[in-house]
Amino acid sequence: MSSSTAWTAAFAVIVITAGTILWRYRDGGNRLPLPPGPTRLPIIGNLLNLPRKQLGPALRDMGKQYGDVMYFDLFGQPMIVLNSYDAAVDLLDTRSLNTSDRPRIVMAELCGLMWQFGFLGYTQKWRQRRRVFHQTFQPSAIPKFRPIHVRECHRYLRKLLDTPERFLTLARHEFGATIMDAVYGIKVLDNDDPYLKMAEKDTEIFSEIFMPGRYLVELLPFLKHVPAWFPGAKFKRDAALWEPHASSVRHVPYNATLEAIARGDTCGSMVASLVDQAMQKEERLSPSDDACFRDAAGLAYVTGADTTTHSMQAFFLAMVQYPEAQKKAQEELDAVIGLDRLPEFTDRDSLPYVNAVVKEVTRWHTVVPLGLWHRAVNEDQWNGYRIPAGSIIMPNQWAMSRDPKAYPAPDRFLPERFLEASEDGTGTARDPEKFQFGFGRRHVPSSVQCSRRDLVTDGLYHRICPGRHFSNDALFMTVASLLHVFNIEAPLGEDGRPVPVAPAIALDSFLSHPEPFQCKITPRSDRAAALIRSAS
Ligand code: HEM
Repeated sequence: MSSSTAWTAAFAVIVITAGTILWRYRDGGNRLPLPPGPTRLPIIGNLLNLPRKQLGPALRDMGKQYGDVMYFDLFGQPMIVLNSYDAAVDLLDTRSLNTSDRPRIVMAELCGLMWQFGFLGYTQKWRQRRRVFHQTFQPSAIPKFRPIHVRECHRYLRKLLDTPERFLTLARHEFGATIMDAVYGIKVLDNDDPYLKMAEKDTEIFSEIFMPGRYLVELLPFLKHVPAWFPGAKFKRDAALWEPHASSVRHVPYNATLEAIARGDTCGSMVASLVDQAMQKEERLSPSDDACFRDAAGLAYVTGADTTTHSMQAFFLAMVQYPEAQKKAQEELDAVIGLDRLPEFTDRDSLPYVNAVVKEVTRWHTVVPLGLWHRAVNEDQWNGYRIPAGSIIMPNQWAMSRDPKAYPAPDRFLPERFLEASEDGTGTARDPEKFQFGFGRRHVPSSVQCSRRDLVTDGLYHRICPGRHFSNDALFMTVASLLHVFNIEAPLGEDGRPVPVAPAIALDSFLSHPEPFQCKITPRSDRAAALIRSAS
């Protein structure tokens, strides 16, 4: 490249940047005020005000000055941060028809990941995929996957007996194996499974490109056209590296399932059921159905395996740090289930404390601290403030989990908060499912006649995580089974005394998790060990 070409390219970038910003500032108008936020600088707006580290806590702290709904301007791109549950419900649930769009993720386009419907805007294409996904993972459909949860959980217990130090890797394998079987009917290998390896790579890419503030190209999308050699264009080189991996998880397991179906080997998986329904209806699998099924199935591992694993990692940490909660759960399990068998899904209603442990894990550790961002399609108003069309809306789910009014002593792990009446006498604490799985439930005004079928199947459940019931089943079965047969304790130091375990919590990535830590996992008794070995 000659230096004159580089200068011409640099000049073009500057001119287009200025043009983009001026265009975004057009029509600033004389309307309602914007929500409070830090003072904006010319051109870059609040770019320098946006915290770089520990985003959830830092944005919560800024909210003490500016309020629950804060406005930022990033090169003219409006961004609204929601620090409170009530504001998030108002803007993302009640008005979900307007706010269930997604901001454009340029890196997803560059990496060839736009087949993943989590990135798609509020479009017909998204609706079709969401409906198919919802059909498989809605509450009435997921009991059919319970035998898979139980089998993989028992496999996990057996492996833990032999290699307890691998508790996290094995948990990830358990959830990956469960998803692969439920979605494709594929039984993965214990080690080095090619399907899991492929899916893990895709998950890694998903998390990298969703890292808040990582890529300038998200704020200035025209930069996607600069050549890879251009100074600062590392994003192009990253995208080129990731692109070859982006679609294998969409095609390889799906094609394997089609081949299994052709051999007459059907198994009730998500893909087998969808293909079967399509064949019954139209006697063939149309190209549009085929594409839709590939997309919906391909996203399950990417969105479901690491999220659930991070919750489990938090569970292990909580058990080490709060042995009294572990003891209470074990007493309940002993009384309800006894020592001759492992927990089953039918025990769930008789295990209120274990259920409260699962809820508290979900609250205590926020897996997706800043949610998956939404976008307002049209201009709206909120409490006398203007929400500009096109605003990115970021729910600070971490801040909601630490709201001391909803959760007194929020940093403590206290399952009791879901069993006892709250201080204001309004019942137990707020169910963390209401925010930790995102937003986008539709609140239908009572004047609108709408059947339950419309609500549930017609894509009207907007963006909220459609895998939450499945994940809940996985967590319940694993938590109940682990506590029934194992003790989870702090590791012992050389002096034979327990070593305090207090890992940092990674909060600067799209998915949050405790940094790696060790714990001592031992069977509660010889009888418990025998029970694990005998589990089929
Ligand atoms: C602890 C476990 C999990 C957590 C904390 C979690 C959290 C979330 C969050 C916060 C969102 C964004 C919702 C929004 O836009 O506001 C989301 C979306 C999504 N989740 Fe989950 N999730 C979990 C498990 C799962 C599982 C097991 C699956 C699949 C079986 C799944 C599938 C999805 C999909 C497909 C989306 C995208 C929905 C869309 O854009 O329409 N998730 N999840």
